[in-house]
Amino acid sequence: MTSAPDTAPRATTAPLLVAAAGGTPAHPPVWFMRQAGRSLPEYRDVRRDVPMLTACFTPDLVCEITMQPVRRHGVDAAILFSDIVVPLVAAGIDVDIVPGTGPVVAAPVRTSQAVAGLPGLAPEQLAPVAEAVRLLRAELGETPLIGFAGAPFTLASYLIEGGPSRHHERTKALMYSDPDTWHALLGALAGITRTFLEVQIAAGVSAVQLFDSWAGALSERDYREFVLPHSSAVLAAVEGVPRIHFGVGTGEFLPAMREAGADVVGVDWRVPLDEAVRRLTVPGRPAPVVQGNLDPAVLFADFDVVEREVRRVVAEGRAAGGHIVNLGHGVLPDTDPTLLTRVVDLVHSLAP
Ligand SMILES: Cc1c2[nH]c(c1CCC(=O)O)Cc1[nH]c(c(CCC(=O)O)c1C)Cc1[nH]c(c(CCC(=O)O)c1C)Cc1[nH]c(c(C)c1CCC(=O)O)C2
Repeated sequence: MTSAPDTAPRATTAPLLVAAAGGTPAHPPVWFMRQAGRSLPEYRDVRRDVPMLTACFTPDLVCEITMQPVRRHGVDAAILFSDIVVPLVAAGIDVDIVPGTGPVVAAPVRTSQAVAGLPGLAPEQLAPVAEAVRLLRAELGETPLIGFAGAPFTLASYLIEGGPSRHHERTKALMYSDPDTWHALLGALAGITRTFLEVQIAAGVSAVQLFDSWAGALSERDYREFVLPHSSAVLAAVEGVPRIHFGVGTGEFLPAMREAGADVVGVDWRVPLDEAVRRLTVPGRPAPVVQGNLDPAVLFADFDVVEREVRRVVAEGRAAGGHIVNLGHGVLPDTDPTLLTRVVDLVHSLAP
């Protein structure tokens, strides 16, 4: 038997949740995108004989891998170990994650017929994900658990291109030449994404992050016309937990990402946080809450550089209504994990 969903009030003194709500936490909260992964030897150990997607559908393994960076670094949040393609796989779409490459789609989706043939996703198909979240709630105590999903645009790019893409040219070609098929595809992906997030929320995650990693390939005008309505539909369906919305290279349209329904806007390293706050400020609305934005490559420099950059990011974040310290994108696989622990300790020693 599975236990009832955790509907008790979340630990509102957790620094991450206080900052997400625009309050002042005891210390600046910090976690890292891709904190569970190849930078950790204990991760490489448990993944040695287990393919990525098998791991994502094995609740005990998901729980163990999600806990590894919490134990090691003392970060202020866990992020569910999973992948943006997990709901596609659960729905029955043939996608694999190829080591060193990323998601690869067996039959790319490029026509209205292919879009019409996409399966839907029922919550029961995500039972192992829900079970992993319940295991984690029991392990984590007061530490928040961040659930996540890929946003419709980023998922569409993988489905249309068939794999990772530098220029997203087939994606944009479909978007420009066949807007009806485009909107049908993004609508279908928004439905799948909603279900993925709803299952995680019902099982007890404390916050969610919508990753629109590749939206920065678009202009603001195209983002607003072709993407924002679908990401809004996803974020509007999220109830009861804070919503973080993140993209890479989206500095030109941060306000649009906030308008999509974000409580916290993720910022990459290209825009200083005080400038991001300036762009996001709307008269008459609460000051924006931001997440970010240490350049992941800075962790390859000498520690005095790392320390200077961490202090700068925390100082620039003070312009915001709240600040969750993070990298500007995921931890790079060759990062020395002992540096991540030192960054956590340094952030915790600073005033919020
Ligand atoms: C674009 C994207 C993907 N997946 C994800 C995104 C959005 C975030 C981002 O922009 O980085 C999201 C994701 N993927 C993974 C997480 C786990 C949680 C975390 O620690 O952040 C999260 C949040 C695990 C993973 N997802 C993947 C790994 C590596 C798999 C391995 O260990 O072999 C991990 C830990 C695989 C994956 N999956 C994807 C890529 C590009 C890759 C890397 C391919 C490679 O370099 O081998 C697609």
